[in-house]
Amino acid sequence: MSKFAQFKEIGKKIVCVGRNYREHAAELNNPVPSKPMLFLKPTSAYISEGDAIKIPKGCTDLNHEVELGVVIGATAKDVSITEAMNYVAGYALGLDMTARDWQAVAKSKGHPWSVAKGFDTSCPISKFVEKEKIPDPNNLDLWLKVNGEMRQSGNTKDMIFPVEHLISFASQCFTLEPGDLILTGTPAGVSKLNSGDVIQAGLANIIQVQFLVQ
Ligand SMILES: O=C([O-])CC(=O)C(=O)O
Ligand SMILES: [Mg+2]
Repeated sequence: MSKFAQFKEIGKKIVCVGRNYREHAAELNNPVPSKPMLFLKPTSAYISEGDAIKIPKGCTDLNHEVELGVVIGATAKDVSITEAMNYVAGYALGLDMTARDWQAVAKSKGHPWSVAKGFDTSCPISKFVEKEKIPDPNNLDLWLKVNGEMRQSGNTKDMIFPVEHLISFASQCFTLEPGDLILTGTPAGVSKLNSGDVIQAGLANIIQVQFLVQ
């Protein structure tokens, strides 16, 4: 199983899961999906600590979404739920930055979310976290503060579809390759960001990140 020292070696496709927490689906008045809802971000979306999150030109409602990222370690195609964890190299904290105003327009027109979710700097990511450091990814606190104030505080036990299920399902849609990242969805508490805001986020006390919004 390959290991990844940091995100530049992760650096592969970003498979995102939407509406995987009931309270977050409810806060945006969205229905709860009956199977995982997937979308993709381009690899140009990645940034790491030290890089700023840039509000894309014309966006008036940039939101944070803290998420557990699962880093794939071996090629996975049509894998079962029971074997899914064998394909995990480790984890990362990821922020699914979202231009909520653009996403609302796309939703109303039935258009794809690519631009609202995939702009440059829309995937800030932590350093790689070794698999052994998170023995149970389905029971992990995740939190996010803006300017020191707690905005998101959740636990992955509240995911509608647990990690094994997401890997199995995603592997039926796309061949998962070493270095791919699955962002597993955000808990409730998403909110608007302004230029100058400082985001701090963490996976329990295992890993923490800080990003400036520009
Ligand atoms: O934009 C959304 O709310 C869908 C999503 O990414 C999530 O639930 O994490
Ligand atoms: Mg998300």
